[in-house]
Amino acid sequence: MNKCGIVSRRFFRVRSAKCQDVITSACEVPKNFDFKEARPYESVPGPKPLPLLGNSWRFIPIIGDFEIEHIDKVSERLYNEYGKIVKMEGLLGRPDMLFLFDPDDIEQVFRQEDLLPYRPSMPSLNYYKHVYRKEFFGNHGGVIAVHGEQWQSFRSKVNQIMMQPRVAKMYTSAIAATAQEFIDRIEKLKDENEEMPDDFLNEIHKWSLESIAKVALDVRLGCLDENSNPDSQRLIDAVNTFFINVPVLELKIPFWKLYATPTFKKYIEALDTIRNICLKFIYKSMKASDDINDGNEKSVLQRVLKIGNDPKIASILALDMFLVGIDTTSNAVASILYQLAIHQEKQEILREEISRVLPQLQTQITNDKLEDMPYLRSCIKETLRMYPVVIGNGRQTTSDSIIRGYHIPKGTQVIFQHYVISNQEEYFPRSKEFLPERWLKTSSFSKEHHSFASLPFGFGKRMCLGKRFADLEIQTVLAKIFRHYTVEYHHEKLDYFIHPMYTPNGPLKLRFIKNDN
Ligand code: HEM
Repeated sequence: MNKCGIVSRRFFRVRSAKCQDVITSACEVPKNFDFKEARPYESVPGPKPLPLLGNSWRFIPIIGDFEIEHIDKVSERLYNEYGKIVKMEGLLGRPDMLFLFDPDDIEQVFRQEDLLPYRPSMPSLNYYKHVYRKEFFGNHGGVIAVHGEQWQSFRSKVNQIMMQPRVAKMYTSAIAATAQEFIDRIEKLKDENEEMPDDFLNEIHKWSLESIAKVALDVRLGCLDENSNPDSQRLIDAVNTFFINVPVLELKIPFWKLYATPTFKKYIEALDTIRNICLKFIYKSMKASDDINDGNEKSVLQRVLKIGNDPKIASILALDMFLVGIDTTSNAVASILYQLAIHQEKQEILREEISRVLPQLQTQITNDKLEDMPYLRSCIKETLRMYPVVIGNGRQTTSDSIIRGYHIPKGTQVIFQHYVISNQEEYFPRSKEFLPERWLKTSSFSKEHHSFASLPFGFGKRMCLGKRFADLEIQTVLAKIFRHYTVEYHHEKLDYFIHPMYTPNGPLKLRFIKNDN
């Protein structure tokens, strides 16, 4: 058996008897596989486009019945109507999308990935980096909305720094200090019923921004203080403006490609502000770190600044971290808090674990202590299985391939339907139940899962660059919260929606009741 395992072999066995005879490697389309044998791309099932309006009309309110905020439901419908491979063509201003609903097929696409995987994402950001502010970014586009050799050159420079567990572990006490500030903030936010205000998610965003700023810029922004400094407030506002406008540009008909719409102007202004403030903070940090002793462990920023002695690289990495490292983490925390609030019996098990590892309220959180909290990690995994904050990921194929017996041409946008897959009985028995135990090696519920059936952080060379920091931030803040509080929810059940992360839809009026000790 080669390193790819047997799942891809199964792919070829089930799809084609002809294939079965010619397997050379589970990772590749067999060399002598005849593309002529494959069914044509045009015959992939999917909703039929109308002349002129294509399939875009389906997203038009009143006449269409596909809602952008409910792509989760749209995806389930497509799967139920057409099966495990679905083509969505005729989307005005956008290429076709090929939806995959089988983890074997997703594994095959990932295993076939070449050195320069291409993730189709954010055309508006691509435009900002490669056209609008080309003179600033030059050859250093960062990693978000950047592809090919430019992506590889940047990722290879920062990969070691960001992905080494040792580097992330250096931040545990700083991240724990920010989590403690968040606890103090929760105390201030409580109303007479000990409930959070309607915009509690916004407060979680502030915690997330504060945490990631420490990693990206070596600063404390003071987002959780009443009086943060003016640059911090401008950065917070710009990040908010970016998040409000990005779904309009990315998910609705892209008029911004024809002219600078008001949304587009606000979006550009926000990106410019984030970029400029990052540079300003970085120059400040450079001055401050002049006297840093070489024997000390260097921070992420200090390590990045050593690359080509170019502060621009650090500011571009910081920009990317702010663009994808805030909403993801904060919505994940919101969703986990909500799930544990509506599953009190699981929260009780978690609290017991945390209280055992952190016997006093003020016991310091260390890496060893986090290691000793497997149920906490299982609660996180289970929430991200049922409600992955990024409901689908994707790749643009870089060569012709055969998927489920269809000839898929090079350049096709393949979208992995993680949300639909990870909520199926076939891959996760009792899939509709919130069962963190399924992830515990020691539990009787525990079972081997298909490794491509739940992939909240992606896979391969382009997998999430901030995973180590996301894990650290989320585990630390949850450990603090459940050590201090029992979290309850006493309102109407919340549905989930895409905004643009997959998150509970409605005021997160959680009640935080102090634990006894
Ligand atoms: C719960 C939190 C998070 C989730 C669920 C998440 C999920 C993801 C996913 C699914 C991808 C695409 C991976 C692929 O294409 O295979 C991704 C990429 C990325 N993430 Fe995260 N992420 C999270 C937090 C963060 C944080 C905190 C940071 C920054 C510190 C970050 C930085 C990035 C970057 C820079 C990429 C692009 C990597 C590349 O294209 O080379 N993420 N993330």
